[in-house]
Amino acid sequence: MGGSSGFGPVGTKRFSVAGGSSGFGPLGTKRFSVTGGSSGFGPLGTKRFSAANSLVLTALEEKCLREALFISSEENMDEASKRRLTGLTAKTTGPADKRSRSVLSTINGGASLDSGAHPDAVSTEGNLVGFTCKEDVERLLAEKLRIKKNDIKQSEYIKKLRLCIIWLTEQGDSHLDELESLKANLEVGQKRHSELELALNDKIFELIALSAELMSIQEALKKEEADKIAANEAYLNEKSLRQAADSSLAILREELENARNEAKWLRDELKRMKENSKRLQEYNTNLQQYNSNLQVDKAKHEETIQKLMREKNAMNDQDGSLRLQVAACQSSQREALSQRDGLWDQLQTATAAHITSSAKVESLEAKQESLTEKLVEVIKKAKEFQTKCEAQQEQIQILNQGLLETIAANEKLQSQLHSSNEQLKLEDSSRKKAITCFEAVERTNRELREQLARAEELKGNIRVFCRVRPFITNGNENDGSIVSFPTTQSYSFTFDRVFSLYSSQQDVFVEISQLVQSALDSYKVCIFACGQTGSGKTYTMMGRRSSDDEKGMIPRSLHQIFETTQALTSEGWDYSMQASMLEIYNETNQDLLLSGRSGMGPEENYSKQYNIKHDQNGNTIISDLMIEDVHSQGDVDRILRQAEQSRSVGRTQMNEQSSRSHCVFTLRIAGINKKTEQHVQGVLNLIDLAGSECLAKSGATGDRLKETQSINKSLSALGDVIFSLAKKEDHVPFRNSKLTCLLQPCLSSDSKTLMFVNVSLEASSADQTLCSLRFAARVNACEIGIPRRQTQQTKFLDSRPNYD
Ligand SMILES: Nc1ncnc2c1ncn2[C@@H]1O[C@H](COP(=O)(O)OP(=O)(O)OP(=O)(O)O)[C@@H](O)[C@H]1O
Repeated sequence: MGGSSGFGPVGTKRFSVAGGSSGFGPLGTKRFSVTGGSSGFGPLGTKRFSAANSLVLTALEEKCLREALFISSEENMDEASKRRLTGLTAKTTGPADKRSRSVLSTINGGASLDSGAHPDAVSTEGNLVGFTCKEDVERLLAEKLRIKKNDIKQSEYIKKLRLCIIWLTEQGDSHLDELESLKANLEVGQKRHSELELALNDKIFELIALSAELMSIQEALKKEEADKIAANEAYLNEKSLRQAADSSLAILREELENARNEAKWLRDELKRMKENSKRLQEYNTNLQQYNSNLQVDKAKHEETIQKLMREKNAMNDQDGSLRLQVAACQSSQREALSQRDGLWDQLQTATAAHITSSAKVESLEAKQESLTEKLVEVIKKAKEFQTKCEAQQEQIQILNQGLLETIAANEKLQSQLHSSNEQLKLEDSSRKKAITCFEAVERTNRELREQLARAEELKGNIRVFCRVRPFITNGNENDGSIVSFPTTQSYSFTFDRVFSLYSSQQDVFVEISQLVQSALDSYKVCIFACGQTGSGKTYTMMGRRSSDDEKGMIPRSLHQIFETTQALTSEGWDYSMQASMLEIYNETNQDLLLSGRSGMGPEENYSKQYNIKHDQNGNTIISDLMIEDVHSQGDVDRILRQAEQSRSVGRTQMNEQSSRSHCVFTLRIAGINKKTEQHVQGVLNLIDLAGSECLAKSGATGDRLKETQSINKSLSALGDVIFSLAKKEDHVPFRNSKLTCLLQPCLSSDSKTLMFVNVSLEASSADQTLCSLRFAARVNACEIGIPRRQTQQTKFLDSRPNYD
């Protein structure tokens, strides 16, 4: 098929083969698009080539047309064709494809090239070579020159020209396609351009922001530079000041040096002067010596003169020579005197000069001192300044360090704070949980306390405490919680409290102190001790007065009451107390306070009745019984001592000093609160009962037997009353004994009663101990009522009960 030269048939296939190395390759979008680049924005050279190529094609096309028309006009060109050619040649504007198509249409006798019929027709004519490049067309045009008129080759040439025109038309079409693709590329390019413009705008804004930032940085830089300059200036100022200080220091040093030199010179001068003066003084001394010698000589001479005068008389002829000698002596004396005067003047002058130089030296020394002081001051200041500078620098460093540390600490604190907050949250939640838990526990506690209080109330108003007297048997120590008996049987008893033989008086008192306190809260309180003789009743109630630790319940209770009443004074309470001490001996009442009085014997006591009565308020009134106002612990001690001395005691088999009577100590308490207008009235009965005894074992006879019987009777009467109260019987046999009669208000429902049952561990006392424990257990099981407070809110008139 067609190569790079000749005219082959016009076809797509052929063009594609012919394309490639030459500038007029096959016209396909593909080839151009590859060259132009996929983006439509190919290299500028390519675009230029496309445009130039298009222009070349247009010029060639025109030339071909001209050639074709020229040949046709020579042969058979009609007028109309000529006109069209003229119009075509005159026209330089308008699309080339349209122009070529109209010309081609004319050449082909009006048939349009677009119809597609001519390529086939041309190809069937044969021997035609296709156009592949510009050179082919040029060659064709050059061929014309060699063709002569009416040559047979002319028609062939025209055909070639036609083919050329077709090729050129196709070229034009491809150029149009290229143009369109270029337009599309241009649009894409414009779009891209606008995008780029937007991006550019963004960049510009960024740039503006950056420039603003740059400006602020520059300003900061300027400020920093200004600061730096100011710091530099300050530094320079400081430097110049320092230099000035240094130079003034140097000047002062120089001045000091000069002053020192001057002072040295003056000192030397002074020394020299002093030496001179010394020499002059020596000289003066010598002169004086000489003078005195002269005086002596003078005296001698005068003596001699006189001698000579005397001799003159004797020797008249030697008179002239002697006169001469005298005159010579006198002249030498005068000379010596004048010499002495001159030396004296010299001495005066030297002394004056010495004084002047001394003053000068002193002033110079003072100046030197002041200069030295100034110098020292300047040096000191310079040092201070330097120290200050160093300190400031150190401080700056420390501050910087501190700042860094603070920042680090701050960060640490922040993290700690964070963790603390977390911890706090956790703790808060656990605290809430704990509070809830605690509230629940509190609730339970309160309920339990209420239950306990209810149970206590239900239990009644009598308590029983058991106390075991210490005793060591067969080397085996038993704390008393188990009472052993020489029997095979064992017994079990339950009491509100059991005190072992190791319990101290204080241990026991701790348990009853609340009860004692109740007397101040308007309760009637009764504490009594019962049990076998020698089991420790008196020890428990009275104790041993000789030892503070062994004081019993009565002194301890009274001590507490006095302390409390004094403490309550600040709350407006005013208490008055009265004490009485009654002894029931052989069913007879005795006033222990009366019998203890001086001049009062037991017969006085027996003459009195001491009838026991109770008023409507439950107050006990005992006729003739002494009631003493007590204001202090001292009053109470005195009363107790007195009662102790008056009490009826005797010796029993169990106890060397057995109390053979019941001793009732009563303290009546009346209190008023002036602030709240409240008044209270309480009674505290502290009773040491006589010891029970087994008649069979006691071996008592006579009065002692009567005593024992009386004691046992009254104790059994006490038991009867308690059991009767417990059974809530209509009749309670209070009147069966003096003791129960006395204790009636305390054993009734509105009082608080505590019974100590004292027991001993001795085997010989086993029966009695068992008896006491059984009695106490029965009492412990009794309910005799619920205590009530005796308070009133009415106006207080007289809080003291009427005991008359
Ligand atoms: N807990 C105790 N600690 C030390 N000594 C005690 C104790 N109890 C009693 N005693 C001593 O035992 C002896 C008898 O005690 P106390 O006189 O108190 O017995 P009592 O029960 O009062 O006898 P009575 O009924 O015969 O008067 C006394 O010497 C007492 O000091």
